[in-house]
Amino acid sequence: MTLSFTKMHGLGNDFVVIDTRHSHSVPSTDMIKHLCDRRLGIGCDQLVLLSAPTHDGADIFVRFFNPDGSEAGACGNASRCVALYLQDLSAPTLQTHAGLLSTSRQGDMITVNMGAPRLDWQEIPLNHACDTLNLPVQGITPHPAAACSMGNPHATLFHGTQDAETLGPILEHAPLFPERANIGFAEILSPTHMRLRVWERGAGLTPACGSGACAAVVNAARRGLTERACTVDVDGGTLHIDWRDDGTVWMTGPATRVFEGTLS
Ligand SMILES: N[C@@H](CCC[C@H](N)C(=O)O)C(=O)O
Repeated sequence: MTLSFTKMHGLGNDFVVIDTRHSHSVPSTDMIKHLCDRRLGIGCDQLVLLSAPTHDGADIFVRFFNPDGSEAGACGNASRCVALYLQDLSAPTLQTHAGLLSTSRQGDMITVNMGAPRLDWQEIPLNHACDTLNLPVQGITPHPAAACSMGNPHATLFHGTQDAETLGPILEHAPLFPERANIGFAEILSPTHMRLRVWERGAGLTPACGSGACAAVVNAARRGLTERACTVDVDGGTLHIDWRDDGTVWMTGPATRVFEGTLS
């Protein structure tokens, strides 16, 4: 079988995009893991599968896979890349497991409406009822985390970015998160500015996590630490997040096409 792919990135969070709309070759889970491998395959933080939409009003159906083969409901940086990939459409609507996402392009900057965050413990999900602004993770860290879902589960800690590599993998697998979770480590710089590193579920530390930035701003605003519109500096650059009064979260940042290839 041959597979054509496009390598893209959003602030260094990199993707192998495979468009199956005009082919019969859909990679299996083992193949996805292999393609994501940086030594044995192409290498990426997520593999993005495109297919024909099944929903009225959508231009494309997008699925996101982590290097461990698990599927994620949302991926902010990849959503911007897909909006860039569909270059013939100026404002494509993406069908994802997290819902329909509208997008728009201003030069090389792309805005995605990531939808409304889910704040109830069942929707994140957590494994028991608790205050999602003060999660019981004291056995792992003295600092309480806050959680929400952006279509995928996120928890954010607000005590600096230094523990991302050590606490991230432990919290990702904490029993509190039955579907595991992406773990954000934030430092609040001002009411409209934060620094963030994210340990991603199924991928580890990445240079940027778009849904993680959305979740961090939602969690920070709920805690009263920032305003609802906030600039987020990640290792790979800067994202602008706006949790609008209608409840939806809008993310703006760049997307880049790197190269195209064919695998046999
Ligand atoms: N890189 C992403 C998030 C990818 C999915 C995540 N690892 C998960 O399993 O939920 C982003 O930019 O949002």
